[in-house]
Amino acid sequence: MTDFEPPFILAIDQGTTSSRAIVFDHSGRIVSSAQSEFPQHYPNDGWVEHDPEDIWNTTLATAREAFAAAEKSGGQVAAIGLTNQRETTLIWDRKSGAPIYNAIVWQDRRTADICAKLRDGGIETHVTARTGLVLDPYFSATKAAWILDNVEGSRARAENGELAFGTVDSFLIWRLTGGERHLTDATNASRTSLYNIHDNRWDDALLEKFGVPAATLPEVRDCADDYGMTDPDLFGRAIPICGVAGDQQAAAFGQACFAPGDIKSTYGTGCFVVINTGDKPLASHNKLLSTIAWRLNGETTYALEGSIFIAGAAIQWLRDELQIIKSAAETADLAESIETNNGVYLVPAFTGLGAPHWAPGARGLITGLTRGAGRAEFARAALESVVYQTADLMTAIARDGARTNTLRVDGGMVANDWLMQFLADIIGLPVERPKVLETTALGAAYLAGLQAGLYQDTEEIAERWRLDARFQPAMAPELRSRNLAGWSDALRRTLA
Ligand SMILES: Nc1ncnc2c1ncn2[C@@H]1O[C@H](COP(=O)(O)OP(=O)(O)O)[C@@H](O)[C@H]1O
Ligand SMILES: O=P(O)(O)OC[C@H](O)CO
Repeated sequence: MTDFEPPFILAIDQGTTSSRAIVFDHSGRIVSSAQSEFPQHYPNDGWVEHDPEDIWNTTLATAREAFAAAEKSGGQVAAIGLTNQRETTLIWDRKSGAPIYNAIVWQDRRTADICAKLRDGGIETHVTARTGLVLDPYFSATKAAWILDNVEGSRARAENGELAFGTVDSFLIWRLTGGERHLTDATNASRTSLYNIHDNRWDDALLEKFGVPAATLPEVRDCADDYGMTDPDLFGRAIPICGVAGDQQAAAFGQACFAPGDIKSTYGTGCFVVINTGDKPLASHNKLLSTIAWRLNGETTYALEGSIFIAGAAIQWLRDELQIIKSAAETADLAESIETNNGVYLVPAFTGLGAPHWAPGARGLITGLTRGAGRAEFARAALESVVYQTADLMTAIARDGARTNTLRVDGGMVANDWLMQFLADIIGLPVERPKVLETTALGAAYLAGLQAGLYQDTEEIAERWRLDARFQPAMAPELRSRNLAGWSDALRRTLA
C-alpha cells in the first residue's frame, strides 16, 4: 500500500548536462525519479553541442524508468509536463524526424560575429523592443540561421517546408508524439529572438532579419494546453502532454511566484533570477531580459530575467580542473574556515559574462592573491562570486523599478547554508529555501496538472509551497560595502 495521493504527473526536465524525470503525486510529493547525464561536445573554441539522439535517448530512458517505478507503487500517471534547457536549437527533417545537425547549445558563442554584424546594421533596438531580449549568441535565432547556412542544401529545404525548427521542448514533443505535433509554448518561443512578446506571435520582420524561414516554425501554445498524446509504444499507453515551459519559467511557477514582485533565483550550473512583473512587459534599461513568465488561458504574465552563465560551474572548476576539492559540499567548510575572503575575488567569466554586462569576449580573472592564499580563499571566492553576480542583478532589477521583499531560491547549490547566509547578507533581503528543491520539474507538473483539471488555479498551487529555511541578512554594513567594493574592482578589471 502506498500513501501517495493519486493521480500522478510525470515531469520531464531536459537540462543542459542531464535529463531528469520525476513523478509527483497530487500533493506535490516525489514518488519516483531518474536522471541520466549525457556527453557535451566542444568541437571548436566557444562551441557547445549536444547529440540530439543523446537528448532523446536519455529523456525517454529516464521518463520510462520514473514512470515504471511510480506505477509499480500503485498510482497512475495521468499527464506529462515538460520543461527544458532553453534557447538550445535543433533543426530536423519533417519526414524522417532526423536532425540535420547537432543541437547548438545556449552556451555556444559561435554566432558572436553574426550578432556583431547585425548590431552594426542597427537592429538591436528593434530586436529588444519586440522580443525583450538583447542581441547575443545566447538566443536561438542566430543558431538556427547558422545551421541553415552551414548544412548544404538546408536553406532551400527549409523554405520548401521540409525542415522543422525547434527548441528542445519542440523536438521532444515531436518525438514523444511520434512526429504528430510540431508545437512549442510561449516561454520557449520568447527565447528565440523571433517572437514578439507584446503581440504573442512570430515576428515576420525578425524572421527576415535573422534569416529563419517561417515554414520551419512550430505553433505556439499556452503553458497549460493540449500538446498531443504520446505514442502508445513509449509508455505502454498514450499519455497526454499537458504542460510545457522553459526551465527557468517552470522553476518560477514551481516556486509559486504568482504575484508581481515575487522572485526566484535558481543556482545550478548557471544562475537565473526571474521576477514576476505582472501582465505587461517591463522594458529593462539595465540590460535585463524582459520575457514571458507563462501564458495561461491566453493571458500572458511577464518577467524580468537576469541570466548568469557560471554559478555551480565555478565549483565544478575547483573540483575538476584545479582539483582542490573532492566534492562541491566541501566548499561550505572551506569558506567558513577563514574569517574574511582575505581580499581574493574570482570573476568566473569563463564563457563571457551574461546579464547585466553581456560581454561575450570577457574571460575569467582572480584578483588579490597573496603568498598565503590557498584552497579556502579559492573556494570562498568561487562561492562569493555567485552571490556578487546575484547582487548585480538585484541592483539592475531595482533600477528597472521592480520591487521585491524576499528571494526564493532553488537548484543544487542552495544546499550550501554558508552560501545562502552570505547571499542574504550581501543582497540585504531574506532568502527562502523551499522544502522541494526540484522546483523546475514541480512547475512543469503543476502546469500539466492545471490543464488536466487536477488543480483548479494558481492559488491552490501556491498553498502547497513549503518553507525549509529562511536566511536573514545580518552582515555589518561596512563589511558588506567593503566586500562589494572588492567585487566591483575585480569586475572592472575583467571588463577592461
Ligand atoms: N553544497 C554545494 N555547494 C556548492 N555548490 C554545490 C553544492 N552542491 C552542488 N553544487 C553545485 O550545484 C550544481 C548542480 O546543481 P543542479 O541544480 O543539479 O545543476 P543543473 O541542473 O544545472 O545541472 C553543480 O555545479 C555543483 O557544483
Ligand atoms: O539546463 P539548465 O538548468 O542549465 O538551464 C539552462 C537555461 O535554461 C539556459 O537559458
